[in-house]
Amino acid sequence: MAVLKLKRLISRRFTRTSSDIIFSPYYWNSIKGFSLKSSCEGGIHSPPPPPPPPLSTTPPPPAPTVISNPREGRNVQWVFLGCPGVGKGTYAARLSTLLAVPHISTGDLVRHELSSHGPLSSQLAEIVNQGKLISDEIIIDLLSKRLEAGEAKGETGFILDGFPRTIRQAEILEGVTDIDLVINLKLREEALLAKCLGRRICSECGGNYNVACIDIKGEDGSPQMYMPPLLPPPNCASKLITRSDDTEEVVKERLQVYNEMSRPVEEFYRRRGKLLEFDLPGGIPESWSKLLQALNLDDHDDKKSLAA
Ligand SMILES: Nc1ncnc2c1ncn2[C@@H]1O[C@H](COP(=O)(O)OP(=O)(O)O)[C@@H](O)[C@H]1O
Repeated sequence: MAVLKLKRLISRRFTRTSSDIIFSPYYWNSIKGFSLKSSCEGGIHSPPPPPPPPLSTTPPPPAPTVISNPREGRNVQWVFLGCPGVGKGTYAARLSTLLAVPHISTGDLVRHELSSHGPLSSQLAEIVNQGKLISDEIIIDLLSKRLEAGEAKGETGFILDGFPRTIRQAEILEGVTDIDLVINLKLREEALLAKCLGRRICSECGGNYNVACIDIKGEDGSPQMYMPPLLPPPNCASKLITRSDDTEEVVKERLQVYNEMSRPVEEFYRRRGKLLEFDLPGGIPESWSKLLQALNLDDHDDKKSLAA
């Protein structure tokens, strides 16, 4: 199956609803808990967090089987979860090259929309620069346009980074397509803020670098962690920019928003047996090879060409 159009697939879930209706204000307002009015006026999607799952004696589902080969005539459909600064973009980009599937980052889609100075730009800039989440409606609209464009080019499969970020987004995605695997990247909390503050992007090629040198001493049974800076090549060095939302205040807010809105998404996939937890052991060389092992990709033919 070709890469799925989110609009069309959403309509498949709600069989009697056409995609035009789905993207009409009436449809969105009819979804329980979703208010188009509040999401468009304030631009901030902030429904109350879902109640904690009931206590159960049922054992947790087994670790997911990693399907790294194309199936049903399509490529993999994977999702990356993880706090701001954990490295979702870095590892998703590497895996997308390795598996020849598009890396679709909703954060990049938002930043692209911002830089286009279109009608949504000023509203989005305000939300992003406060560290809040864009409304589900806007983010799904951006994502479905990206998937449609990809489908037109013959893309099959994807690695999603930054979506879903709320239970509602996860429910919609789950209802419209079968996600094979969700990789939950985890990093010690002390490192996350430093990694966001050290992040630099080449304004010309878009390359991601990091000037932070993270060296956390091992204590209380936790091992030492060393992550050297990821410095740019000489031709990018003079073109580095910092994301406007990578300030200390905004990163702290984003971490809080993650805990409130996105942490429940981990549980959503854990319960479905799709969540692969991966604790990053250190910098890219060490982490990349361990991640490939966890994904059963350590024998992949192209692995060597991506050696860190
Ligand atoms: N799925 C989403 N839902 C709502 N807002 C999103 C989503 N993806 C990205 N955004 C917006 O774009 C910003 C940047 O996203 P991203 O680059 O993924 O950041 P992070 O480094 O915090 O993971 C977010 O803080 C949020 O405002």
